[in-house]
Amino acid sequence: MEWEFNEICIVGLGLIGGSFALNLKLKGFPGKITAVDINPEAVEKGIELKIIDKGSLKYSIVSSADLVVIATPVGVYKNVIENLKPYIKEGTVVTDLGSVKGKLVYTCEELLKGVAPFVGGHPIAGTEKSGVENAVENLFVNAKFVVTPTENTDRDALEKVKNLWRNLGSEVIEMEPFYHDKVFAAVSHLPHVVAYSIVSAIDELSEDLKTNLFDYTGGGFRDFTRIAMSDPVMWRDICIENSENILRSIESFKRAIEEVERLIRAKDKEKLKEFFEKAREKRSLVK
Ligand SMILES: NC(=O)c1ccc[n+]([C@@H]2O[C@H](COP(=O)([O-])OP(=O)(O)OC[C@H]3O[C@@H](n4cnc5c(N)ncnc54)[C@H](O)[C@@H]3O)[C@@H](O)[C@H]2O)c1
Ligand SMILES: O=C(O)C(=O)C[C@]1(C(=O)O)C=C[C@@H](O)C=C1
Repeated sequence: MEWEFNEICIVGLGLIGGSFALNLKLKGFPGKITAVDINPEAVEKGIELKIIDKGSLKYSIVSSADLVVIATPVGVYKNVIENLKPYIKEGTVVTDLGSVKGKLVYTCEELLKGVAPFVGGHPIAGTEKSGVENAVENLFVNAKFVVTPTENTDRDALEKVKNLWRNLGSEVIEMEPFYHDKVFAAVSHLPHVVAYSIVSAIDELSEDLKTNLFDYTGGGFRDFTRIAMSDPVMWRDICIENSENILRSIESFKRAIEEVERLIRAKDKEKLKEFFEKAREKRSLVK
């Protein structure tokens, strides 16, 4: 296994940044792992859990890194890059782990122009938890890692980032940044918005019935809404950054639920069964 970086600095040591650091160590990354976070507890925990070698509340810690990995919520990227920029040394590659790419990738490239090459990245793995204390061993093994190169991307930097993720056991795939946002608005962002909305609807129904309906939930509710426990700041930022695609996905979801509504109202047994059969078949094909 070849490691092309000597010191990796993670900006935002939460669940994903922490899991990235933890799994670098598990895979035998021989270099140094550092982190910067605005939350002192994240830095302290990272050191205590031996997930990072050194941490700081100051962005100047990136000055000795040859790979900088942004793992904050996507809404603070611009601010983060402005803060990091004065400390990035020549030859350093900057990448990220955020759930939205599209325009954000071009913004990062622009902000880092003449300073460092930027490679957009997105691990398709996570949990509903937050914070470095919830970092997960082997989280990225056999998971997809999407890189989103543009016409400006430095090919050498891209290959190094791809190789790093292969070392973590991920299946690396390339996607155009705007296409990425359409895809994940459908398969990731829509399910989260719907899960939060289901909980909200049951809460409203609880008030109507003057009963805490959540006392009666079973496996169906739990399976469907685990992701409604995800971090609200992360999901607010994703919804704002990828709003157009998410709104398009919501429109499609509304058409589907209106169809079910229409079939139930019409007591159309045959069509209702067909609707469920078609969805069941699609879902059962997902590995
Ligand atoms: N949670 C998932 O399942 C998942 C999966 C793939 C990608 N992502 C992406 O990874 C990123 C991080 O998500 P997470 O789940 O690890 O969130 P998290 O809340 O666990 O961690 C985010 C960390 O960033 C820190 N932070 C916030 N603003 C900062 C700033 N200005 N400077 C430095 N640190 C700052 C926070 O203090 C926190 O420690 C997000 O962009 C998210 O979209 C998340
Ligand atoms: O398993 C979960 O809890 C997740 O939500 C992970 C998940 C997803 O599959 O939607 C969430 C956001 C990411 O950008 C990538 C992965």
